[in-house]
Amino acid sequence: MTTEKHSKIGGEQTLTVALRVRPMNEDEILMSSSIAHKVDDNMVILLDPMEDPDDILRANRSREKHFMFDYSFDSNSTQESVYEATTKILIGNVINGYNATVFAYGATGAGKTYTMLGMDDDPGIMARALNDLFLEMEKTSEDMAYKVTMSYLEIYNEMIRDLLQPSSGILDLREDAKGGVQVAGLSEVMARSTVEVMDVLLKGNKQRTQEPTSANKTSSRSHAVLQVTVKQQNRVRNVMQEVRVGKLFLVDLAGSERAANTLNRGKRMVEGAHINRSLLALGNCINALSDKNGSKYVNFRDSKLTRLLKDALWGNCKTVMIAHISPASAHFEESRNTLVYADRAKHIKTKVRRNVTDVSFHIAQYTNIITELREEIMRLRHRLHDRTPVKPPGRVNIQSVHSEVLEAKLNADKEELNKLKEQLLISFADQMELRKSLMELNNSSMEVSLETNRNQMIISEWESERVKAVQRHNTGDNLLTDSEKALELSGAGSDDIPETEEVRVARDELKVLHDEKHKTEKIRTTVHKELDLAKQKTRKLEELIPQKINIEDHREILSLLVKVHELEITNTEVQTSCLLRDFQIKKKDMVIARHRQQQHICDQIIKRQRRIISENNLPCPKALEDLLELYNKERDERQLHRDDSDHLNLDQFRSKVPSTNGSRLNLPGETEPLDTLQEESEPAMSRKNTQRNSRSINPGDKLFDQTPSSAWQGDMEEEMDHLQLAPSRLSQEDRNTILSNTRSIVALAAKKRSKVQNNKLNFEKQASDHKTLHSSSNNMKYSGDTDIYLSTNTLAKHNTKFIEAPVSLPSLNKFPSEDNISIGTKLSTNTDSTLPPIRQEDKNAVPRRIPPERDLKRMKRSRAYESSYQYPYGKPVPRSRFGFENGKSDSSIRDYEANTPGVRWPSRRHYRGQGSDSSAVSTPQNKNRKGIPTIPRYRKGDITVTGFGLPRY
Ligand SMILES: Nc1ncnc2c1ncn2[C@@H]1O[C@H](COP(=O)(O)OP(=O)(O)OP(=O)(O)O)[C@@H](O)[C@H]1O
Repeated sequence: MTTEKHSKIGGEQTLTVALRVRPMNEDEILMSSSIAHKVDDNMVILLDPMEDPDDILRANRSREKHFMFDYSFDSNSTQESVYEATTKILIGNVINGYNATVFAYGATGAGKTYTMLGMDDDPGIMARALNDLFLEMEKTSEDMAYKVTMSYLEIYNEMIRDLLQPSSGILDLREDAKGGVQVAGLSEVMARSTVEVMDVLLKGNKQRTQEPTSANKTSSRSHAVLQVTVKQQNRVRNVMQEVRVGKLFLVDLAGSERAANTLNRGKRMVEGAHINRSLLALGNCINALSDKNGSKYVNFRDSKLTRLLKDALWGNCKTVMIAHISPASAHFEESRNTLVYADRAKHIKTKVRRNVTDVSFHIAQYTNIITELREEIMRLRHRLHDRTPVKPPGRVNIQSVHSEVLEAKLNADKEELNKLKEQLLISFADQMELRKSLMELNNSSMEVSLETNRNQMIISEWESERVKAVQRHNTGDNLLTDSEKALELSGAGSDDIPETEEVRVARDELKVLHDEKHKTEKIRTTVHKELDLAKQKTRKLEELIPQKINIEDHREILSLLVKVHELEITNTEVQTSCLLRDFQIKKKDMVIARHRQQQHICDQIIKRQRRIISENNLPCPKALEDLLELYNKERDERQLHRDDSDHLNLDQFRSKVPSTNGSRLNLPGETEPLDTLQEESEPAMSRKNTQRNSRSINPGDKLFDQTPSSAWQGDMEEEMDHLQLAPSRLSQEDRNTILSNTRSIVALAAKKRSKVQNNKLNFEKQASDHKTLHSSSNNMKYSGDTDIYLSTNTLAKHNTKFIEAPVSLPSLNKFPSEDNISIGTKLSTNTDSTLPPIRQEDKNAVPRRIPPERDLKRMKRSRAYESSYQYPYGKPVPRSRFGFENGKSDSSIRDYEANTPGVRWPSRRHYRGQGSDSSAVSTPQNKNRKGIPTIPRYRKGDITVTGFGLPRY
């Protein structure tokens, strides 16, 4: 019966209402029960989940609500069956000039879009209807001429947008003279085939506002209206020509939603409010239209949706409403509302009539008609002649059409992808090129800066030398360094000292570097600007990706491309920062070089001042002496520290900072470029300091001609070399121990020497008193002084012997190496076997490296005395006398002891250094138990140091 009613066209028609119950989704299956069931093709029942079946008071009330519709569908119904039952029948009517509307109604997520649009592999009503439309037209195309146009719009937040031409903006609704509603400015696209129609449809859907909500991941946030207009005309022109215009409206409404349930906020909530308002207006219209008395006022003006659907609900239109519900108990309220509205809509009546226009022609137009008719005859004759078999109108498979459309879409997407990819690659390449140029510019400006520094240093060094030379000229100082002499020779002393070639070149280079710097800056600004533009261009292209590319894989390709580019940028940034670090290191080296240069100058000043003080016998305040001592100490320690850290730190640094160009990083004192740099930045100093190795210090640059510690250090290094022990392998602590021990030795020696001088004076006196002693130098008698402590006299004698002894000491000008310290020790113990160990009290004597002024004077006097002294006891005993050098030792000692009454040779234990205080003396040759060379530990009072002079002031 319903099919009959549905197929009947023309006259008063009631709305055809179908209900579709979608299948439950996974969440609903887990959380809810099914409450909507299709009973038969027309009946649906809805259970109220809230009503308690055990409630006695409501025992007579049924929990079930029955609803009757023209058609009912459930989860087993296919897209095709829904289409065939609800829409297919309308297609013929539309071709014949009737208006028809199919609209999907229901709560959000109930399945409206699924029914209207469907899926790629299972198209919905829209695609199927359009396909059938063309198939139907094909059937009568021999006699009839058709013109199909399409428009597609959406009502989003009460604004009308053209989905086929989104650039048109917001469109207005207008009413024509006959009360018909028109959308002003809506584009109409001609379609000649199903493929074209589908293409237009896909294009429009892409523009439709669809957002994920808590209720539906692909929620349509707008009402979409697809309008297809079919104009039909007989191919054979008559004087009275009939033109039929049928319109098919396919409407996918947005779903009503309960704000409390959807949890939508912000933009989604505003959209929801608009959707609900327009659906409420539709509901009101349905209410009014379904009133049995027909007395209610129907307000179509409440929303744009109702104004658009006015004809569909009330006017000349065959209308089908497909209501959708979810069977889940969680959506009971929404489903019940939909069912109630759908039930009311059944009573809405429309008056359907054919839209025909009769065109009567004037005589003037007959000639044209005749010409057209002749043309038509010719066309038909040609067809007959060619015997071209006319393709029988067959049924085209909607799925193959759809896949054809999809393929076309894929190809179009591929084309876009290639275009965009090419543009992106060009833009990336441009950007990288600019970044590289920028890096090169940075590099060259760093080079310029370093070169500028270097040249400035050459000039400033020369300036300071010039000032010194001028001053010296004025004061008549002749103690000049080579370069200073060169300056002197070249006319120093006057203000117009000619510049050296090096300085001239430096000045010229500075000018060129200055220009270079400005040029580089200018280019850098330009490159920066270009880079900004390139970045903008790339950004715009990246923004185009989601707009132009629809296929996920293609988007992925482009986003990977972008990522690669970003990684390349990061790489260049890392390279730039490495370069910058290199530069900073070089700059710091420059600063260090400058400091060294300054220190060198300070040393020169101090050295000369000392010379002036000593030569003129000027009194030097103690505070100044102390300061000098402190200065020396600091200087020595710094030198030691630098030796160590030069190697350690730079090795560590090299391992941390990667080289930017793959080559070894330039490290000062180690690799060529920084050596060169250092040499360049320290021209005066470095060139002088090229002895032995980079750590050695030229004696000419020393504060004193022979500073004990540094001279000793030189020897120490020699010693180490001899032992094949690299000095750098000593730890800092060991070095400090050696240094402090050496100082103690030096200080102790100074003290003892001064003591010796005093004793000498006493001894002189004694010598004159005891002439007998002078005559028997081989038979030394020590006046029974056999206690274990040294008397003043014996100590004096002992020391005098060593001071003047012509033994093969390493060198008097040389400072003690460990070896000559030990030699000295041996001598002190061996040569004068009668001497007991040095007084214990001496150990506690506080050593003074720099003797006070009065000591200095006394020492001078002593030196004068020493040189005139005639060895009162004869020549000192030769070193080899006791065979210590060749290992004869014990028996010789015993013989000697026996022959020399009262004389006891210090026990071997002492000599070997095993237990007594003197045992602490060891040499680098001595090794500890593990065979590792020990660091000598000297203690105050252990030894008598000989073989070196006091520092000369
Ligand atoms: N008959 C059906 N068979 C299988 N899946 C369906 C069916 N109906 C709906 N669905 C699925 O349910 C989900 C919601 O459907 P759809 O988007 O069509 O709802 P809607 O009513 O259009 O929602 P909204 O109003 O929020 O746009 C989709 O994932 C859809 O694939």
